[in-house]
Amino acid sequence: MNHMLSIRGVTYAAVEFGSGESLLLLHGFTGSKAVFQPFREEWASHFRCIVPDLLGHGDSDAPLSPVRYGMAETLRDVLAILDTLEVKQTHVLGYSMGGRIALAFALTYPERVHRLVLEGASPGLRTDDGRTSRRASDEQLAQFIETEGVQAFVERWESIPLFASQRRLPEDVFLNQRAIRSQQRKEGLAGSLRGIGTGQQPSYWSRLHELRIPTLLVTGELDMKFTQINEQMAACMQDATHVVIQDAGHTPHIEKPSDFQRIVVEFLR
Ligand SMILES: C=C(O[C@H]1C=C[C@H](C(=O)CCC(=O)O)[C@@H](C(=O)O)[C@@H]1O)C(=O)O
Repeated sequence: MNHMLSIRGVTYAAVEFGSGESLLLLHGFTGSKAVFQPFREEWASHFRCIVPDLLGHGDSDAPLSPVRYGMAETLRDVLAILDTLEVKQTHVLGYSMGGRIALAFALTYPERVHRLVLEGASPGLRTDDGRTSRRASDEQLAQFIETEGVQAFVERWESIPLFASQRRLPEDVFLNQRAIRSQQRKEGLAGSLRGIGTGQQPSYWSRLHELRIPTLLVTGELDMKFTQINEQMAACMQDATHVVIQDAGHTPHIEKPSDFQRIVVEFLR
């Protein structure tokens, strides 16, 4: 079922499929609801999946004001999406930026989250200096997107070291991800970076100990940066299991989809 949801003055596109316990799926920066399409058949047999396009992505609105993309606004939007679809409590799976949002949502509305899966996520940056520096680099990237366009950005984005392992992907998988990224709007990507980029969101490091929700942290063995971050996260959390998927980089759901799918279903079932 496809939805166009009027949420707090903006429109979110979402797809809903399957039956069972609810599972909210949150894509990453440059993604869309399409990134979870390969798992649809398997997950539909276990869960009622709800997959929104986050603001600035896919078929959802791309507000002019970066503030509207902010973490506080996005968390209220996610809550309103669940209320609109009459979901009282849900599993939440977030990838990368979607994982940052998923973690913040679980900390803000813990009563609404049953289990949490974070893939390649973080609680934000620990220091003001780190956030200031990241906001500056994200602003430069946003300006690059606005002046050079989405295709030039996608070529640049694909080439960052974090995604080096994706060069080994089967061509159809690599080209599908490229297509999803290439379909984004420059104003949406720029607004998302400025509004909810890693440097813009608050740090949740000091609150990780509060979380009592069973949490699965998933990172790829070749993604040393986020594997180290998630090791540190697990050490702060009361009920977190960190699984490192071998021979995968930042995006295990496309690099090792069978391993990823098995680990997620085993954790949520
Ligand atoms: C490059 C860094 O951070 C970015 C990496 C991943 C996040 C993401 O959502 C990318 C998804 C994708 O393209 O597959 C993104 C985010 O959390 O917004 C980060 O900006 C880095 O070195 O930290």
